Amino acid sequence: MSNARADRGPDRTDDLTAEQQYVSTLYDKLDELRRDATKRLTDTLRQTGGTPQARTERDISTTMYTDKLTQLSAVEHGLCFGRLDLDSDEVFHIGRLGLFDEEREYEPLLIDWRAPAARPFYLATAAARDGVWRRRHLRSKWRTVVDLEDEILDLDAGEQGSDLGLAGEATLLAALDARRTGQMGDIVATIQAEQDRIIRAPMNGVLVVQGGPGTGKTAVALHRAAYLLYTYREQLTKRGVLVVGPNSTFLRYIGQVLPSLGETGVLLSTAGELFPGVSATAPESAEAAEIKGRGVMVNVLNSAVRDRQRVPKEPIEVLFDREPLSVGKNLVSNARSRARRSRKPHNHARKIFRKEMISGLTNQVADRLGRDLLDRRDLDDIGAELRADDAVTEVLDSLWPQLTPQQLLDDLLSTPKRLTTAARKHLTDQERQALLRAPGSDWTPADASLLDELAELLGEDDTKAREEQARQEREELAYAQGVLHLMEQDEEIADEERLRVSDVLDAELLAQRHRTRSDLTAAERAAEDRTWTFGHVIVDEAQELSTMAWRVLMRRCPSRSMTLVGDIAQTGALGGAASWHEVLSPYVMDRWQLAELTVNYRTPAEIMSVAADVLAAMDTDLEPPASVRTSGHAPWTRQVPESDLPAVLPELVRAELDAVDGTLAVLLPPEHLDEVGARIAEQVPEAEVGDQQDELEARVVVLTVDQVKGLEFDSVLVADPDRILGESARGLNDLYVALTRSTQRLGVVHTSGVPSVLGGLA
Ligand SMILES: Nc1ncnc2c1ncn2[C@@H]1O[C@H](COP(=O)(O)OP(=O)(O)OP(=O)(O)O)[C@@H](O)[C@H]1O
Repeated sequence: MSNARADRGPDRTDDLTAEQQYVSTLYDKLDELRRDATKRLTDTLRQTGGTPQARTERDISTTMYTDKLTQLSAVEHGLCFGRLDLDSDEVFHIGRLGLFDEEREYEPLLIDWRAPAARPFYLATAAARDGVWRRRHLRSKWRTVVDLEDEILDLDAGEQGSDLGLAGEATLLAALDARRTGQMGDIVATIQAEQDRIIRAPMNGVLVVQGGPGTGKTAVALHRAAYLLYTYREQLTKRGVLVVGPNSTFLRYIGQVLPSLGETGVLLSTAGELFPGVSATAPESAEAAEIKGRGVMVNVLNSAVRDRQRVPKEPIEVLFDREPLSVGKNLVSNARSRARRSRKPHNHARKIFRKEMISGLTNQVADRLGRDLLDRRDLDDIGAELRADDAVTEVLDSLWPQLTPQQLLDDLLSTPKRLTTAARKHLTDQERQALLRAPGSDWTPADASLLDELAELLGEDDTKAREEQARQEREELAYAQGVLHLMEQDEEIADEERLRVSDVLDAELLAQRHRTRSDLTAAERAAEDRTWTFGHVIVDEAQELSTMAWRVLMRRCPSRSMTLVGDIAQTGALGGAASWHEVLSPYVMDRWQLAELTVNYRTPAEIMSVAADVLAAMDTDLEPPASVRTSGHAPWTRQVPESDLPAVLPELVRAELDAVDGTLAVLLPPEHLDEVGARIAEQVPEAEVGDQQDELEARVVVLTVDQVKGLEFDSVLVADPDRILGESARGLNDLYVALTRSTQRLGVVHTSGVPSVLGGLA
């Protein structure tokens, strides 16, 4: 904090010099903190041996100092980006983390952007100054301050900014005009007021953020995660924050934002990745995915589970002690009813079924041997023998098997008879046909929600895992005790050297036993645990999720502390949302808040006016977001016969690359992806096709609309819009998404005239 009024002078160079001096002292402070954290970490790592408790404490310290160092390196760029001058003559510098002067009673040197004191930097206006008379935006390159922008919040000074009420407009536009890199960046320096209100909204309850393309929904969602982790640190570090995105390309695109804000304890995942141990990425038809996402699948799965709890039509004979036992309809039916009445999941209720069956069969054996001759102990022995008998076990397992979600779903989707039995009442013949596939097929994203639902219906049987863990622990303990015992018998036990060796051995083993994986963050533990519940869940492109996927997410967040961001007009999935009310009412009735974002920071006005026609064709009541800027490039069109697309598109891509300084996306209907994509990749060395690990680093990327959700590029080439429109019932939504991905330029390559919905282009 420093004195302000003296800085009010108009000399820009002096101002820059003064700011540079201040910012340099901040970097000195940052370096000092880094040196300190490095030293502490090295000291900790140097220590060895000690008691199990000391080791655990060391693990915790190591994690703490490593996190600290990660956080301190994350804030290197743009450490300080703003300054507030208050009427009280105080000055606050705002930056990516809080820094304090220990020698002056911890006076703040830099205020963390998330702290309450930084709020006016984002919210103060001339009409509501909140004690601020000047807001200054600093632009830096590495550690050098290169520019500054002042806003005098004084009604007499005239209204600042545009009609959209933007803060720090020049700084904002400079950020928006910068060419894209394939990785989303953070926006801490230029968060706008409508975004800030969402980022800092209270954590509890469900907040829906609805906004058109480019309104910063993703950016806001990620900054909200960082804000919540800062404000509710203790609560959220324990339970973690989950951010769900539509596909892995999108997750790679946003992957750097939170680390750049110094936050690493967040699990980023697609809905399909939430079932641990299963990679659910195989493609499937939109129709099959839609059917699997329907709420009625709960009934289908329920029936499929019940179908595995069988009653034999004819008695089954099983030899026990060389005499036949009869496993008849009544016996099984009674046992099944009892087990079902327990309302426990299938694998847990199986124990009840087995108990009832063993008791029934024990009675049969007892009757055969003469019940009067047997006492309680004899009956228990017969029961134990029946339980251990292979033939009996085989019959019982066939009537009520132990099942995993994977087994059951694979069987269900690859056995027409099973699917018909389970789904006859809920799906048509044609729909069932669309679900059938070969046994052992790879899992698709829509399968993941079904597996999760089945895990609930079946219940996990962890008896074996628990027995195994207990056995390991016993072995480790026995080994340690054995080693110590041998040493005690040894004459050399008195030797101090040997004693220390035994100490270390014992400590090692005990430490292993006591290790509760303190080295893992909540996010890492959550990723491995299907039943983990999160402190807060953020869903991006939330309009795309199916009813079944929502059920999974709601199970992961029983507290319903959630932020859901999306745009109903961009819904592409056939089973996606048509309204937020429809999605949320089964879980929270109408107890959710709606916040709207209205300004488009991505798409220039020239392109947005074309996209607005498509939006109007969807629903005349939908308002397009207002673009912050123009690019000066009118969208262009070109007619190319469909059969010539493979030959001509590579040429058009090359021409467009000459015209744009930055990245280019070619958006194709899925049918063209293989052939046209391959030709582009052949002829344009900078191009990558489809959902690759490294496509975002490429200057040109060829994608379908489904794959481009949430992404942005400097130039976009949309090919065969007629096909995109005709492809699904959501064709207009898909075209709207495609058109709004560009930050600068747009080209539309059509095959038989510009579609009427793109009238503005003709
Ligand atoms: N306040 C801001 N300052 C600087 N850049 C911003 C700001 N808000 C948004 N942006 C930028 O605008 C672009 C669009 O933001 P984002 O991707 O979050 O929008 P979106 O609403 O999720 O879009 P869509 O629904 O189309 O995927 C991004 O490049 C983002 O960094």
